Amino acid sequence: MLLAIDVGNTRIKVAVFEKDSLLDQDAFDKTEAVNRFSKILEKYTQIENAILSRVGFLDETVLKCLESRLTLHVITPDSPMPFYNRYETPKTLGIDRMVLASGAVFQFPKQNRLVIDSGTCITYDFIDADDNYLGGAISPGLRLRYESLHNYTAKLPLLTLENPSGLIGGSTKQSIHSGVVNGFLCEVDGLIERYRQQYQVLTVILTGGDTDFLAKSVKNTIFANPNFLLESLNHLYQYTINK
Ligand SMILES: Nc1ncnc2c1ncn2[C@@H]1O[C@H](COP(=O)(O)OP(=O)(O)OP(=O)(O)O)[C@@H](O)[C@H]1O
Ligand SMILES: CC(C)(CO)[C@@H](O)C(=O)NCCC(=O)O
Ligand SMILES: [K+]
Repeated sequence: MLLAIDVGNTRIKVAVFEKDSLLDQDAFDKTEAVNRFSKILEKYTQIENAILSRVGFLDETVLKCLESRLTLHVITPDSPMPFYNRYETPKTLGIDRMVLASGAVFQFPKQNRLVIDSGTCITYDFIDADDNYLGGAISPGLRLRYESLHNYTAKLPLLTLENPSGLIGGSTKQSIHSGVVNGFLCEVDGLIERYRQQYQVLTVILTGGDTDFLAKSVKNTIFANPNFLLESLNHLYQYTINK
């Protein structure tokens, strides 16, 4: 039994796996980490190993708590990956992006793949049919767009995600929703379209905290799976650590 841990920029997401089956999952704020990890480990006493991918900060006490109870495998830029890394600055590539790319290689072998992770940031990661990881794009996520409009202007209120009533925002609130949400959807649809122009046969995988919202609204056909990163960690563990 394996505990997969994704320390994101905002939240921590975890899943318990028995071979290929996801038995349980949880998502929580970093301040709750020690508490929530203890609960999971009490419930699943058979967990002996954990695999961890970290982009956000994680307190030493949390790491110590995990290490005292199980064998912790932390993914690093030097961990073996199932693709050729052609990024020009491999040392600065986000670990989460590497894990997503490896998941795409394991779950969708030998095809052009674009992984879109819509979380704090939206990341785009492209792996070609010969398993070359070429890079992609980084842009602000939905919540970040709402927050930056509020934080960097004098008059704009902080709103939470809501479907715009239409294209033409007829009030301050509707203008913000239209700009953030319609802009986000046009970005995702537009970028997928541009990748398809370069690579006619393309598999698009969608994941991250905003998966469900996005999957309902994008025009392009995609595989939507909010747990793709956690499942990719499970595959990485099976293929590279527990060989
Ligand atoms: N409980 C929640 N807390 C925060 N964001 C949430 C929550 N539920 C859904 N979301 C949405 O998820 C997005 C954040 O995604 P996610 O939780 O994957 O981010 P994250 O923890 O920072 O991970 P990453 O760093 O991998 O993007 C936000 O844009 C927000 O709209
Ligand atoms: C882009 C984020 C913040 C997304 O979580 C993360 O992947 C990261 O910190 N990346 C480093 C920069 C890069 O990937 O080139
Ligand atoms: K992300």
